[in-house]
Amino acid sequence: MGGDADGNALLSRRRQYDESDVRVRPGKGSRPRTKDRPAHLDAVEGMVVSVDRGRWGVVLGGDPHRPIVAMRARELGRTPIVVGDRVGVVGDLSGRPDTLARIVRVHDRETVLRRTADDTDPFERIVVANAQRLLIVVALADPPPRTGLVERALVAAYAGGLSPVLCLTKSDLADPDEFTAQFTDLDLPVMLVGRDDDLTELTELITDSVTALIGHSGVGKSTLVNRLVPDADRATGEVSGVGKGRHTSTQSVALPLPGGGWVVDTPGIRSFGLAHISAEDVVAAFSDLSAAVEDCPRGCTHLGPPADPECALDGLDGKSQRRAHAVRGLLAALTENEAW
Ligand SMILES: Nc1nc2c(ncn2[C@@H]2O[C@H](COP(=O)(O)OP(=O)(O)OP(=O)(O)O)[C@@H](O)[C@H]2O)c(=O)[nH]1
Ligand SMILES: [Zn+2]
Repeated sequence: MGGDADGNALLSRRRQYDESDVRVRPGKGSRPRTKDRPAHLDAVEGMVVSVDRGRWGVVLGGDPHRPIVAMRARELGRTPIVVGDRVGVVGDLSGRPDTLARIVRVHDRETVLRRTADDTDPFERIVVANAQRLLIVVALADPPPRTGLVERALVAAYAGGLSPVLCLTKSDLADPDEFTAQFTDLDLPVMLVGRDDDLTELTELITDSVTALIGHSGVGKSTLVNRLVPDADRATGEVSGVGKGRHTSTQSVALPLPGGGWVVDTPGIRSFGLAHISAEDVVAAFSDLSAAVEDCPRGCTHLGPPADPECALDGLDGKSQRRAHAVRGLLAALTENEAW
């Protein structure tokens, strides 16, 4: 269904589901009322793999071999639709050149990697939806690793429900131990993923899931993506054009892994403001800590004395105590802003 480019069929489908069927309140900025939205029972499920100026690249059924280009149905208003979103699409689903389907539904997100331009920017942006993991790509040298950036990425990952993995490139240039020691108490998986390192372990970890990659320019992220997704450059061109014939290198793009699953490259992220994140969001990522903070007084920010003299995190011991200390270190990053 939907693959029928026949004009009449298309027209009748349009008639049936066109946004003009939706009763809207008159006046500027009017939005359809939820109860008046068409049900779109025939919508086909897909995943957003690219976004470019009002056009979304979607793969039907999550199958990289069934790409289409879609617009956002008017009834969705300005609902953000981002890479990784699971959507319902109707209309021309043939995927033929110059065809355009419509996204009529955006499903609830399981995870969100969010950022703001800086810590005071009230507008949060979702970098990628529904990614299970975040690979934080850091070079061990050239450029030297910066703890602050990793901390900020960790905060964003924990708060958004993604499992972070620290991926270290340029392992031929420096020893990782000193840098990684800072993160021991977080139980953060660390992998050496330099040019000459074996990627089997990483590949096994990420196959069949959706994994976002983030990293500062020059760390070797492209080198890594190209090893994970042979032909990544071509794939990027194919999915990021989304029908407009132009590649914008500043947008996130999902690339299919050969063994199944997706990596989402996130180029052009220059800042990683965390304005929208609370201590509670980060603590929630650790089961031992989130259980403990149930005993905190109301309004506790979990930073410990002097701000929070009765924080329950101070009553922990052993491994949880060390973890609480490490998480508080991350929370301190919330109060600073550093360009990514
Ligand atoms: N010594 C060493 N150099 C590497 C390694 N991986 C990548 N490089 C080099 O580091 C430079 C940057 O690599 P890219 O893969 O282009 O880095 P990137 O992070 O994608 O950077 P942008 O393209 O600027 O976003 C290149 O000159 C690579 O050859 C590595 O494991 N060891
Ligand atoms: Zn507390």
